[in-house]
Amino acid sequence: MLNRVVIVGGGTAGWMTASYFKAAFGDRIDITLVESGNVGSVGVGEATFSDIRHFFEFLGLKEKDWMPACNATYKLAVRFENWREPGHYFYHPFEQMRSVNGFPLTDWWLKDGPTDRFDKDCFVMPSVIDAGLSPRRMDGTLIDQPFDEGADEMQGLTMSEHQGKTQFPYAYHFEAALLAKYLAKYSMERGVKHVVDDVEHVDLDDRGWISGVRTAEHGDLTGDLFVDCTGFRGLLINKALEEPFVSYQDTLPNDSAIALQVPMDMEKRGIRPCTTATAQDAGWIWTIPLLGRVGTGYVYARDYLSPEEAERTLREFVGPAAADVEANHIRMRIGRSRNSWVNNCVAIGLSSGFVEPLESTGIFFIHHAIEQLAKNFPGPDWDPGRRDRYNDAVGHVMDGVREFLVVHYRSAKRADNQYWRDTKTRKIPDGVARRMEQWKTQLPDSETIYPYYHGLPPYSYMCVLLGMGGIDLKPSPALGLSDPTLAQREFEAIREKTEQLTKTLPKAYEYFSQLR
Ligand SMILES: Cc1cc2nc3c(=O)[nH]c(=O)nc-3n(C[C@H](O)[C@H](O)[C@H](O)COP(=O)(O)OP(=O)(O)OC[C@H]3O[C@@H](n4cnc5c(N)ncnc54)[C@H](O)[C@@H]3O)c2cc1C
Ligand SMILES: N[C@H](Cc1c[nH]c2cc(Cl)ccc12)C(=O)O
Repeated sequence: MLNRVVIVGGGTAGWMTASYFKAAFGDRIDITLVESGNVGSVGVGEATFSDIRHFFEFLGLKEKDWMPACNATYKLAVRFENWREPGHYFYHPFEQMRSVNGFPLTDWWLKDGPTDRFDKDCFVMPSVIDAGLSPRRMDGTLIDQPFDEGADEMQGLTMSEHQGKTQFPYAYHFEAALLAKYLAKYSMERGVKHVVDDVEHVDLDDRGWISGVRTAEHGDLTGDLFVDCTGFRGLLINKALEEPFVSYQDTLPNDSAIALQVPMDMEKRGIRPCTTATAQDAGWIWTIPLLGRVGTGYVYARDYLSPEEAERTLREFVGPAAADVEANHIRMRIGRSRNSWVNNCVAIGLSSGFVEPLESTGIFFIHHAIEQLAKNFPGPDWDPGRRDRYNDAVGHVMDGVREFLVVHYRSAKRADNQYWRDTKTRKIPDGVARRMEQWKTQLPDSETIYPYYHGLPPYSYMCVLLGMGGIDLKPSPALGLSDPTLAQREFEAIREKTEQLTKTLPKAYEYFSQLR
C-alpha cells in the first residue's frame, strides 16, 4: 500500500492537506511536510465558503477549539459596494432561496417586489448583517434553520457528501497565518514530520516520476506521493514536471494585489459580519473583519493601474489607521495547471490554480482538492482512471468559479472608465454568452449555470445578476397568470422574521468576545 507522503510547502494548503490526511488515515499514513524558512507563504486568504465547516468537523474540531486561536469571526455574505453605481450595495448571502408555486422568490420580486432591494426582500440575513449582529445567540444556539445542525446525519460529512443538502447560514473569516500555525500543531501532534528547509532540487526517475526532493541541509526526502503546496511558483508540478499552466488572464485581467493588516479596536469599530468588496477604478478592495484587526487589500489589473497608485488608493481608502502598516505587494497567477495530478505529484492550493478572491474561493479549492484526493488516494497500480477523474473534478471546479467571476464583471452596471467599459467587451469563456442570454428571461437554475460541480448554487448567480444591475432581467410570463397571494405572504414572513431577529440577536463583537 502506498502510504508515504511528502508535502512541499507549509502555507494554508500544506497544513490543510497534512491535517486532513492525518484525520482521514491516522497512523496508517506517513507524512513529512517540508517548508522553507526563507520563502514566506502568501500571507492572505482570510475568508471562506460556508462549506469549510465540514473540514473542521472532519478534523473533529468545534468552533470553540479553533476560532479563538485564529481571531476568527463569522462571514454571513459578501457585500458588493459601488459595482452598480457609487453608493449602491447588495449582499450575496449564505441563505437558501425561497420558492413560491415553483418559481424562485426573486422571480416574484422581479414581477412585483415590495422594495427596490431584492436582497432584503428575499433574504433575512442582509438586515442581520446591516445591524452588525451574530447569527448565534449568546448561548450558542443558531437562529432557526430548516435543519437540525446537531442531528447525527449532519455530523462529519465531507463537502462532497453534503452537496446541496442544506445551506448553512455562515462561513468564517480567520487569520491565515494563525490557521496554518493551528493546523501545523494539530498535524505534528498526530505524527506529521516537519522539516524547515529549502527544497533545492526535485529528482525524477526515468519515467519522469518524482523519486525525491533534495533539501539544502536535510538531504533527500523520499516518498510515494508528493504534494506540491509551493504556491504560485508550482515548484514540483510546473517547474520539475513541466505541466503547462492554463491562464485565465484573457477573461479575468486582475493580476495583482496589495494587502494591509490594519490593527483596529473592533469593539469600538463594531463588526459587520461579512466580507466587503468595494469596486474601485481598476478592480476592488476587500475588507475582512477579524478580532483585533481588519484584513484589507486592493485587487487590481496592472494594465490599468501601477502598484504605487494601488497602494496610494488603498491607504487613502483605509485612512490614518494604515499609516504605519507595511504593505504586501503580490503578483497573482490567474488560471490553473492543465492537470493538478501528474504521475506521483498532486498540486494543491495556488500551485494547482487560483482566481481573484472576489468570492473567497481559494481555500474552497484546497478543501475540495484534499477531499477528492483522500477519496481517490492511489493504490499500487496508480490507476490512471482515478487520476483522470480527479483532474476532471478539480479542473471543473476552477473553470466553473472562473465563469462565475466573469459573470460578476459582465453584469456590473459600472462603465465610468476604460477599466469598467472593457469588462463588457472582454473575451468570455465559451458558453457564458448563451447562458447570460437565457438568464435575461429566466433566472439561473441548475440547468442553466455552469454544468459541473463548482460549489456555487443557482441562487448565487441570481444575487449577482440582480445586484450588479447591468443586465435587464424579466420575470417569467407565467407569474402574470398566477395568484400573487402566496408570494406576498412570503415577502411578509421574511419581513416579520427580519424584524424579530434584528430585535433579539446579539452584536457580532459581543458574541465573538465571549468565545475567547
Ligand atoms: C491577494 C490574495 C487574497 C486572497 N484572499 C483569499 C480569501 O479571502 N479566501 C480564500 O479562500 N483564499 C484567498 N486567497 C488564496 C489563499 O491565499 C491561498 O489559497 C492560500 O493561502 C494557500 O496558499 P498556498 O499554501 O497554496 O501557498 P503559499 O501560502 O504561497 O505557501 C507556499 C509554501 O511553499 C513554501 N515553499 C516555496 N518554495 C519552497 C521551496 N523551494 N522549498 C520549501 N518550501 C517552499 C513556502 O515556504 C510556503 O510555506 C487569496 C490569495 C491572494 C493572492
Ligand atoms: N457552497 C456554498 C456556496 C455559497 C452559497 N452562498 C454563498 C455566498 C458566498 Cl458570499 C460565497 C459562497 C456561497 C457555501 O459554501 O455555502
